[in-house]
Amino acid sequence: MSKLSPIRFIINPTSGPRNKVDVAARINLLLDQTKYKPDIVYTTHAGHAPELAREAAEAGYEVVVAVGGDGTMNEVAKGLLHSDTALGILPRGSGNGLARHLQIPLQLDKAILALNNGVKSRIDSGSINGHPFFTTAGIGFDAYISSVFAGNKKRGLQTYVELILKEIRKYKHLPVTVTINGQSISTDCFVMAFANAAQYGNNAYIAPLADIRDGLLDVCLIRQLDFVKALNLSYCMLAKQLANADSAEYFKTTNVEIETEEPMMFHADGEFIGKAKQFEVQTLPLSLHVILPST
Ligand SMILES: Nc1ncnc2c1ncn2[C@@H]1O[C@H](COP(=O)(O)OP(=O)(O)OP(=O)(O)O)[C@@H](O)[C@H]1O
Repeated sequence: MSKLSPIRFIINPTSGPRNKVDVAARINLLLDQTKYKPDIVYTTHAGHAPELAREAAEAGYEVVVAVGGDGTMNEVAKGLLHSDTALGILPRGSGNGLARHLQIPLQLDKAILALNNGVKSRIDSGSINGHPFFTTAGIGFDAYISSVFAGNKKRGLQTYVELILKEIRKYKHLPVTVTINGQSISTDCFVMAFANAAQYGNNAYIAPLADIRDGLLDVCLIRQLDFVKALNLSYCMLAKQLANADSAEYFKTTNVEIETEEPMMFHADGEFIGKAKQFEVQTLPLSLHVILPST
């Protein structure tokens, strides 16, 4: 008999749709247990998942599966960075940016079945002031929204869109100095997004050309925003198109340095981190193993 591969599922019990299904029961029913030996654990608090993931990587688990949204995926992946253990994803969030980019099924049963014939691959990650990210990080308005969203009891796409529409008129761009590809630019900054994956989640493409294995970050700089530009940007993000140069500028790079006069908010994978006046953003090529559905 061939040796079973140890696989750990880390479930964030606070994420996912309100009509809770018993995820552990679905895993026990659908996972190929002639291939995998599963172990299912639950987080008890924010910041618990990296510990559970690191512990599994150190114990030689083949795969650790994040069960939750992009916040949970970020925490699990953080614990697996630079190890040989691969990240699997059962998407249970409202945005699911990484799962969508990697074409992992969004439906729970299909995502579990996809693990059975999954193939191992590697992807890049990014880091913003030492905080790892796997989909996008950013400074400015997107980080501000992540901070407001974090304090909001209601989750989901509708709440997110309502928040953006409410806050967008109030938020003001700030002056920054950006060093990118050997060039220094002094500019206003409404949003500067650093994309490892192409989308924020919900198929909102902030960087349609981003390739998660090219060793590069796709940077999208939106200097200022008015009503017309906001319309153009929203359309382009949903249509997976680059916005016109008046609205946004795009760069591919390995690293970016930013200095600001006033502290600016920043996020990693949609999780608000804090404020800073200096930022160092870089890519870590092929630093994470992942399990992808076989095609
Ligand atoms: N047991 C727990 N109790 C409270 N918070 C937790 C727990 N486990 C994880 N978290 C935190 O929950 C946060 C949100 O998780 P996640 O993004 O996966 O779910 P979500 O908010 O439902 O999804 P989305 O962001 O797509 O709406 C993460 O920042 C994580 O640190």
